[in-house]
Amino acid sequence: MSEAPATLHARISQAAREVRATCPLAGSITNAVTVNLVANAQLAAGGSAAMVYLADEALALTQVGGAFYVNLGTLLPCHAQSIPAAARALRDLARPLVLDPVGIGLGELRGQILDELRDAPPAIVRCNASEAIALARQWGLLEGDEAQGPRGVDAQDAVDDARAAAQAIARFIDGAVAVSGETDLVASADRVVEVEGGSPLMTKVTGMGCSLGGVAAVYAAVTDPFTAALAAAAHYKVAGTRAQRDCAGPASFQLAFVDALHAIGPDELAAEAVLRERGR
Ligand SMILES: Nc1ncnc2c1ncn2[C@@H]1O[C@H](COP(=O)(O)OP(=O)(O)O)[C@@H](O)[C@H]1O
Ligand SMILES: Cc1ncsc1CCOP(=O)(O)O
Ligand SMILES: [Mg+2]
Repeated sequence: MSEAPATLHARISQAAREVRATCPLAGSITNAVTVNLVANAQLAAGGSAAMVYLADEALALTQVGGAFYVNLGTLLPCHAQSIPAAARALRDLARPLVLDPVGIGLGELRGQILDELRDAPPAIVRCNASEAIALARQWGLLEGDEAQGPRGVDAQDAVDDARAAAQAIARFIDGAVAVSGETDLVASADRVVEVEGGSPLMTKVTGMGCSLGGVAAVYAAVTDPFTAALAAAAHYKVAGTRAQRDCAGPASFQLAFVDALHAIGPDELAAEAVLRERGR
């Protein structure tokens, strides 16, 4: 990992160049609904993908990958072991974990696993606004009623309303939080940046958020958590803006989107990324 350049755009293009040059592996435990899109997006962005369910396979992947992605979307009994085991192994290896707490609040197992991840925390949390607020409450970082959490997997809150939650989580994990929506917000302990672009059609394709987490893990293998979260968010926004021009609806949007992720080079990504610094 080379030293990060000063400007945000330069950091993004350097991260994209490193991904393209090294094809980093980011292993995943992710949900059954969107696993194929996660892997395809990771490959299109320039990385390498491998998905597992079982604890011993997850542990093996944490050893060989540059980063690891955990998404809580469709939990199975084996995840009660495999996810905390992977998180602890990554903590001990000082290798980045990216977490998508999708479906937080549904049932008991998600809550149990998230309690365990409090002690082996991710470097990046990638989520929508409602998930950020619910996670901050669950980890005791924000006042509020835990029972008033998300309904299902889609956001009911505005990204702006999740800003305090995102910053609280970023400080707690000493990493980055990427909250997605019409405008994305990427927070570190001391910085908040908004990322503009994308398409409303991104809400009509399942797995856009999940696959963004997988791509953030690819970037996290080559750069610091904040730059990785920002590069992935910008890559998605630029690809979404482009894909909208070439599609007839959600199905052809998904195809055009993966093509765009692949086609966008590091310089184009930096040139087309629309970023707004909102505080340090
Ligand atoms: N209304 C929108 N306009 C533009 N981009 C959007 C919009 N809603 C979501 N996106 C983009 O879609 C991707 C997934 O975000 P989101 O739908 O919020 O995640 P999730 O599927 O986890 O709820 C992100 O890249 C985000 O920026
Ligand atoms: C529909 C659904 N149900 C459980 S996980 C999942 C996928 C959610 O994907 P995303 O959060 O990326 O839209
Ligand atoms: Mg989601």
